[in-house]
Amino acid sequence: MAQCLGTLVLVVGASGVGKDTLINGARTALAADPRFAFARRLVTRPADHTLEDHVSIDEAGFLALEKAGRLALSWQAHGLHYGLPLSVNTDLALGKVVIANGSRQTLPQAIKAFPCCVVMVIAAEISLRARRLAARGREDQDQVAGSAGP
Ligand SMILES: Nc1ncnc2c1ncn2[C@@H]1O[C@H](COP(=O)(O)OP(=O)(O)O)[C@@H](O)[C@H]1O
Ligand SMILES: O=P(O)(O)OC[C@H]1O[C@H](OP(=O)(O)OP(=O)(O)O)[C@H](O)[C@@H]1O
Repeated sequence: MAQCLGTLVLVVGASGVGKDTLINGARTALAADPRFAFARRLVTRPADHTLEDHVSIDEAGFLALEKAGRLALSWQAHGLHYGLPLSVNTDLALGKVVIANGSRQTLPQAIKAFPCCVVMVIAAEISLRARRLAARGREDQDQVAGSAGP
């Protein structure tokens, strides 16, 4: 369990609701405020800095870091691995508010690991999300259709 004086804000919601857009806006607005830190996730997906400034890593590398205890939190979704870096623990120990894009499916593990966690749920109407996902163009049509649920 992480020792935290700060607060971990996990931004969650269905694909296309605008999590990354909101996080990116907050990062820009709070860039000069040292009380806030934005977690840079490790994801086994090619980098696309226009959407999310994550660390792109291959599966073998990710699994090695996970096995070595070098991730603050990790989970799987969409056939990908996601992780939060250990710097999250440091920032929380320093009393910062740390903002990260999280997973609804793995909230129980996140809350167990970070009792200082608060969850921000973002929602948007299904047809709006479908239009946004199509415009984003990262997923193919089948993946967009698979994201049509809640
Ligand atoms: N409030 C908004 N109005 C219009 N388009 C938006 C809005 N929020 C996000 N988008 C667009 O919708 C797409 C999905 O947003 P994104 O932030 O990547 O969602 P998520 O991270 O929740 O999957 C992106 O192309 C983004 O530019
Ligand atoms: O358990 P769920 O709430 O369904 O979330 C599953 C995953 O989907 C999102 O990833 P990602 O940012 O890659 O996808 P998105 O931008 O399409 O939401 C989110 O950050 C989780 O990693």
